[in-house]
Amino acid sequence: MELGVIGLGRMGQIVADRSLSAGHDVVAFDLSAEATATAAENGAEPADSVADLCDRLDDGGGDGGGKRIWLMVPAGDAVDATLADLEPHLDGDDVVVDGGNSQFRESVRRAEETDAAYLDCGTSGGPASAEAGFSLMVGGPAWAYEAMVPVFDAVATGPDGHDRMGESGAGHYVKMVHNGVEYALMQAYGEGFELLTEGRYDLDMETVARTWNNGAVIRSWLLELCEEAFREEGSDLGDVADHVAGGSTGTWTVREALEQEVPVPIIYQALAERFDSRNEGRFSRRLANRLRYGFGRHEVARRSGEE
Ligand SMILES: NC(=O)C1=CN([C@@H]2O[C@H](COP(=O)(O)OP(=O)(O)OC[C@H]3O[C@@H](n4cnc5c(N)ncnc54)[C@H](O)[C@@H]3O)[C@@H](O)[C@H]2O)C=CC1
Ligand SMILES: O=C(CO)[C@H](O)[C@H](O)COP(=O)(O)O
Repeated sequence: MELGVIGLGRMGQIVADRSLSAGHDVVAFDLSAEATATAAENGAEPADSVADLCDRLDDGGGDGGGKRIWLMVPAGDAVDATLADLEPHLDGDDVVVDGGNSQFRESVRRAEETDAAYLDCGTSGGPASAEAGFSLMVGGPAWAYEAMVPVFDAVATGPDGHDRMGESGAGHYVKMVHNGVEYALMQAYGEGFELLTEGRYDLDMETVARTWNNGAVIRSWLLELCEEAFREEGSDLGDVADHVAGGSTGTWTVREALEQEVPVPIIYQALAERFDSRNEGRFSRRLANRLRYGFGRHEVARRSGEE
């Protein structure tokens, strides 16, 4: 098949590389000329604009259908900007895959607005899965999913690494919830290792993680990444800061849970902890400190220099 890949950052380069390795032809474009050049070095045909990419793509997609295009740009405005550039070149037998972390409602809107068949594709595995392949959760028209199966086979771990979740939006919906689960698991491992670190035995965290990863009920890829982190940073995580960035996909998950009236306290708590990691001197804690004086005349701890 011939595939256009737009967005060649950490994830898009892997989409291009794995497609090339499976014998597909790739036409590649990124706003960054350097990223496009890297894809070209790896065997893709470089394009210098979205229009140029469409001109270079075989209209038959190599499978007798229309163009086949994979977007791997940052979620949000970049997706809309790319679609606006693509729109004059698209018609009903073309397929556009959005493999980024787009909000599922945005994907439903885009699917309605574009002339092409639009597949929202949640992608899990991250750059660390370049060699093994990704897990792909796809939403959108069944015929478009079927048309893309050869590329999904290549980009995913294999035929079992992708499936059609349902209608438009379902792919990004499943990926959103996946990320909520990811937050909760990260939090659970974090709390367990914190207790072990602060607790009563002098333990080596890499040893604990490695032992757990070999046969324990809680073994997992995230736990293997914990083991790797302790190996590379040290048992006390060295100078790694207690600041966790990101948060958009977890926020969407919690909002959706509220709308559906489904309790997700653990996912919410993990999200809240992430927000909390960015706050120094939380106001609520300062007020609680002062209120204990108010009702109990307990001593007020003061910030240094503000006695
Ligand atoms: N990094 C990760 O672990 C994962 C990322 N994702 C999602 O995949 C998408 C891409 O992520 P990354 O590759 O990590 O981001 P990245 O920042 O490494 O790469 C994005 C690329 O898109 C290019 N770009 C931006 N706007 C563009 C436009 N209008 N036209 C053409 N190229 C444009 C940038 O120049 C950059 O090379 C995001 O939606 C992200 O949330 C999904 C799963 C895992
Ligand atoms: O999707 C992912 C992993 O599955 C990406 O790593 C994503 O960037 C994480 O987003 P955030 O932590 O900001 O919600």
